[in-house]
Amino acid sequence: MTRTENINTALLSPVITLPVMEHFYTIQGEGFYQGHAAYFIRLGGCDVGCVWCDVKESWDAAAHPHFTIQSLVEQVKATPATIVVITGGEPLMHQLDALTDALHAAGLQTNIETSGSSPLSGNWDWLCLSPKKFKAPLPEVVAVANELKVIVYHKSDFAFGEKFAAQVPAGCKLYLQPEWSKADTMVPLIVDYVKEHPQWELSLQLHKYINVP
Ligand SMILES: C[S@@+](CC[C@H](N)C(=O)[O-])C[C@H]1O[C@@H](n2cnc3c(N)ncnc32)[C@H](O)[C@@H]1O
Ligand SMILES: Nc1nc2[nH]cc(C(=O)O)c2c(=O)[nH]1
Ligand code: SF4
Ligand SMILES: [Mg+2]
Repeated sequence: MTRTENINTALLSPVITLPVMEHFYTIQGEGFYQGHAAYFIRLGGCDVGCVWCDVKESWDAAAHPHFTIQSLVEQVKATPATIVVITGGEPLMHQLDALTDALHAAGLQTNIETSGSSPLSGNWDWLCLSPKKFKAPLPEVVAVANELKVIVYHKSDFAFGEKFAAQVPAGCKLYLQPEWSKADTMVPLIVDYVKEHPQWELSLQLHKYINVP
């Protein structure tokens, strides 16, 4: 190959990087995959602004270092993980096609945690939609949800959840998860609600009870 061909190839395939706040191998604490080993990649940047967000340090994308997709895949491959969870921040603020292609090429399962409020990108084996009042999910994301996880901060959140339960695909799993600081008062309401509406399940943030990341 000539020197010119080398330069052109480099120009045509720019190295893609993403801002990463943290990445860690742990137990999925929430929802359908609760209890399963999973490698989490937390991307920086969120424009939703949930008042009760438990990871506000993620919001400013510029505060987090960029990692190449190749280096992220290598970090995952250094563990026995088979499931990778892309979270944030709001991961769909980034174009994620190249990331999920690279994870799939490495034989890994791609899961995402998203508010659905930015355009859909990436190819997902499992999409967990957690809709927010602060910035509504887009119909294109609601349409492909495998799991709907509604955070219950106030009793009005049951009706908010039902609005999206009517829009997700048939077979989508339905979870009610107490907002962490309100768990003592919201868990009894969720238990009563689930008993009356057994299509819903309770999701607790298991990792916070057992003190793992
Ligand atoms: C930090 S968010 C990141 C992914 C995406 N921005 C989203 O909100 O789905 C990950 C999950 O944690 C949930 N979550 C955030 N703060 C919480 C809190 N204080 N109590 C319970 N769940 C919370 C979100 O609803 C979401 O399901
Ligand atoms: N163990 C564990 N499970 C999780 N499930 C969703 C999380 C998230 O922040 O997206 C999360 C997290 O931060 N830790
Ligand atoms: S959308 Fe997710 S990351 Fe963004 S503020 Fe809400 S809970 Fe936090
Ligand atoms: Mg979390």
